[in-house]
Amino acid sequence: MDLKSAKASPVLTDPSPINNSRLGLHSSLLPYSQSGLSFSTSILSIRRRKPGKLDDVRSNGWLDAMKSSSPPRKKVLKDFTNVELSADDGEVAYRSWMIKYPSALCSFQQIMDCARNRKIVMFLDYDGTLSPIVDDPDRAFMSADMRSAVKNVAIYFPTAIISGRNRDKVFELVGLTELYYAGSHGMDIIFPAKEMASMDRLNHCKSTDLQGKEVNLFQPASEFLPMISEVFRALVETTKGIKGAKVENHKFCVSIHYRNVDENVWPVIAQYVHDTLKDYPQLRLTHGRKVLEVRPMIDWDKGKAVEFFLESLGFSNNNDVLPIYIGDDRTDEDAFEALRKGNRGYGILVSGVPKESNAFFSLGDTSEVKEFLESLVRMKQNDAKILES
Ligand SMILES: O=P(O)(O)OC[C@H]1O[C@H](O[C@H]2O[C@H](CO)[C@@H](O)[C@H](O)[C@H]2O)[C@H](O)[C@@H](O)[C@@H]1O
Repeated sequence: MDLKSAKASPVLTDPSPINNSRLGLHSSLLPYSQSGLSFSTSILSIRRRKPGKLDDVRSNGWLDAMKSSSPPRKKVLKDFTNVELSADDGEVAYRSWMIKYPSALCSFQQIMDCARNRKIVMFLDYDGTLSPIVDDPDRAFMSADMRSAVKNVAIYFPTAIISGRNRDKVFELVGLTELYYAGSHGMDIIFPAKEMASMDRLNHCKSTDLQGKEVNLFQPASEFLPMISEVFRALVETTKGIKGAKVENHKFCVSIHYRNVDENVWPVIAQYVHDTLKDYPQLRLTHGRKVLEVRPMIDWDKGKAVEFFLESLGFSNNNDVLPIYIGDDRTDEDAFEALRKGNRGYGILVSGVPKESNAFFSLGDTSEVKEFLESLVRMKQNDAKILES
């Protein structure tokens, strides 16, 4: 595995940054133009203001991205071909899409053939992968069956959850101590100190987990903590008059949900976020499923988190490992891409509608994810029985 880019993460280098000294970042490590900009300490008071020109979010593509995020299954499939399709045409389009992204269930044997003599490492996203998408993010619970499937998978394979959510929140929702966890799209990683194969990281710090075990925390965006809290408060304030809007603080990123906001008001919510970001040039916006996500402009994402876990588990440059990542969202594409590069492993996209992806395989919904995980466990149990007999 090429961890050069991971090693050149914001926190690992730069003894003498110029413009980003408060962040400890060298400007070359920031993927977007940062020159002349510094941490916006002056924005201490939270301003409530009218949104700027709504044309901003129309012309920068945000609105289109918002409209195309999370399309319901088997509705008119406009985004896929740019032609309005009927539901039947939609089925045809879905089936032809599945030729490119075959079902991981139907391709199970093929995946297992590839895993022969290799150790599978499982990576799982949370929302839309382990729990179905629901209107209220606080009620996105996983089923008891899914929890048991994940728990069983973790008995046989190292398993990590990589979520956009706050790490504590995703741990609370999953509730399994057998797993590794990363929150804030991989910017908040907790790893048992005893198991850490590689300590070659400047920016991990020691801590203890809720069970009192010694852990290492890897938080490449730690310097952004005050800025993210400030932006969270600003966005709560500016969007508080918008019915259905919800802002979540995930520690190193902020989510602004518009799933329950009237579609006519989406330009307003987008413009508020756009206006706020103008004051914070070190932050960037990404799109999720009916959610706008504000995060630090650092070279770190779910793909980097996957590489971090593999290295920490002692599996870097190891051809005997087959990482599999299951996710449903645009932010999971970074992880799919990391695995696709150099044929490291397989990305599996959870989607009921055709979507372009860096994944190799697909699963239709969370129940198929459960089935896939159960199949992995069954396969291991059968192998064990054969060895015993
Ligand atoms: O990386 P993930 O674990 O998939 O987290 C991504 C976002 O998931 C949550 O929002 C999404 O799921 C909600 C519950 O089903 C749904 O209401 C929302 O519309 C989805 O975007 C979470 O609330 C976000 O903060 C995460 O970034």
